Amino acid sequence: MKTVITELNWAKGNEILTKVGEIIYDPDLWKKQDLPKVIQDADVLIVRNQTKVTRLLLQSAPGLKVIGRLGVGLDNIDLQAVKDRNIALVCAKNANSISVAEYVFAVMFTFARHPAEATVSVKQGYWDRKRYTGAEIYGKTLGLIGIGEIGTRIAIRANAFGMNIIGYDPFLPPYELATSDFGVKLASLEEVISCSDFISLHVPLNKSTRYLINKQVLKLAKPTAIIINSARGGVIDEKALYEALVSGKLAGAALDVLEREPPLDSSLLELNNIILTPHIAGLTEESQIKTSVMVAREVIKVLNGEPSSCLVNM
Ligand SMILES: NC(=O)c1ccc[n+]([C@@H]2O[C@H](COP(=O)([O-])OP(=O)(O)OC[C@H]3O[C@@H](n4cnc5c(N)ncnc54)[C@H](O)[C@@H]3O)[C@@H](O)[C@H]2O)c1
Ligand SMILES: O=C(O)CC[C@@H](O)C(=O)O
Repeated sequence: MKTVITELNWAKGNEILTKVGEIIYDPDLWKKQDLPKVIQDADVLIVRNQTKVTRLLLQSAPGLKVIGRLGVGLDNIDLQAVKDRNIALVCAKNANSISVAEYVFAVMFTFARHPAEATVSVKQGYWDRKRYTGAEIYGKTLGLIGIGEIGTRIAIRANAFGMNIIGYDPFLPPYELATSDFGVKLASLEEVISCSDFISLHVPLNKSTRYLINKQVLKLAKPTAIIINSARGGVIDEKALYEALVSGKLAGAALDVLEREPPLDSSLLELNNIILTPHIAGLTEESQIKTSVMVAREVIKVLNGEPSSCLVNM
């Protein structure tokens, strides 16, 4: 069995795969021209979010049986092409959800208390306690757009902080929510945007969510609201977001994901009321060990004809 891993992976997963066959591991392969050549005799292809798994790329791997996704977002994979070829697709369901949830709290607290900015001012010789008077997140309203694996984990933690939680997710199976179990009051997109102090996005990027947060939607937000996007860049219209942040229609934004990564010359880079991180919300040592082991084990299960709970239904 030959496995090709085209992006960064943690050693534990690679060790498991090495025991059952040959592995080619090159964290930069996703951007190399010889990618199609390297995968031509592969049985398994393991990717993260940078490898573009197109129909054309799949044509260069006629014997491909399984694709493993070291994460959960599938927007870099042509799902129809995978289905047409009858290739199995497994993802690391849940493995980074806690990390993303904790990232959301990290940025909420940063906006509420400004610890990094205050540190800079103390290092510069200031002791400006009045300027760094913060705000509590207790009693504030958190609006979740998408209440899946990540959204529910955020809700559980937000409850512990005494936040009010509202959420929009039109695709939840009715039995599942009981969102009251997680303290989430379901509402329309418009209600969630207009009532929230913090708005956090947790939807996949697809046709229904591209530019879900656009100029019209942003108009509804409180001028004091903070928007957090750790889902995918294309879910927010960045031009509309820039205008809202510059004109004071929105107080701030934290973006872990952008339409173009890295953003290079984006006007968002000029703003002070923004936190920008390089797609690291789900990237912790714990989540990545879990991810690499989960994908390796599940790929092997699929190859052995055993059932896998990480198989993507297509
Ligand atoms: N920044 C990171 O490091 C990072 C890490 C993990 C996941 N993600 C992104 O977060 C997304 C969500 O992850 P998850 O594990 O919670 O996925 P999930 O599938 O468990 O949950 C997604 C939820 O979004 C809902 N949804 C789908 N379309 C919607 C719409 N139009 N409006 C409102 N809700 C909608 C679904 O019903 C589902 O409940 C992933 O698809 C991925 O793109 C980013
Ligand atoms: O592939 C990555 O490293 C990012 C992971 C994250 O965006 C996901 O969709 O799980």
